[in-house]
Amino acid sequence: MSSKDGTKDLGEPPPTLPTVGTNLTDLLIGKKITIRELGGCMGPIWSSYYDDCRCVLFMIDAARPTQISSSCVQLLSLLSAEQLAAAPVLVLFNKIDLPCYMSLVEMKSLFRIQDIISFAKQSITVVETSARDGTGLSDVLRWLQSSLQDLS
Ligand SMILES: Nc1nc2c(ncn2[C@@H]2O[C@H](COP(=O)(O)OP(=O)(O)OP(=O)(O)O)[C@@H](O)[C@H]2O)c(=O)[nH]1
Ligand SMILES: [Mg+2]
Repeated sequence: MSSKDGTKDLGEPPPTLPTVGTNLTDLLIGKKITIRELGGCMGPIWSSYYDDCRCVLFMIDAARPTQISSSCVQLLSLLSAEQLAAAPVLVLFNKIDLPCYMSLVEMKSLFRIQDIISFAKQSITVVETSARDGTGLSDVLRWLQSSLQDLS
C-alpha cells in the first residue's frame, strides 16, 4: 500500500475484518501512541473509554449514506462528553475510493459538519480517506503528530 498523497511506502495493507470488541494498535511517530479502535456497534459503551482518551479519530463510512444520521448522533454525543471537552477531534470520511450515490459534498451537508465544527468546544478537523488506497493517511499522521505535540 502506498500513500497517494505522501511519499512513504506503507507496506502491504493488513487484512481487515469488521470490528467486534476493541483493538489496540501502537504507532511510533516520534513517540509511542496507542490507538484504541472501538466498533460502531459498541456505541453504547464508548464512554467507558473516554477517561483514557487524549484525542479522537471519528471514522464515518462515506459509502453508506444510510448511516449518516446515526453517525451524526454518535458524534454529537461524544462531543458533549465532559471528559472529551479538551480532546482534539479528527473526523474521517473513509472509503472515498468506493462509488456512492451521494456526493461527499451532499453527505457533509446532511451531516451538518460545518455547524458541528462551529458549535463544538473541541477543535475539529475533517479529512477524506481511503484505508484501501492510502488517500489521506499522511494527513492523519500529521494531525496525530501535531495534536499530541500540542497536548504534551
Ligand atoms: N473500499 C474500501 N474498503 C474499506 C475501506 N476501509 C475499510 N474497508 C473495508 O470495509 C470492511 C468492513 O470494515 P469497516 O467498514 O471498518 O466495518 P466495521 O469494522 O464493521 O465497522 P465498525 O464496526 O464501525 O468498525 C472491511 O472489509 C474493510 O477492508 C476503504 O477505505 N475502502
Ligand atoms: Mg472497523
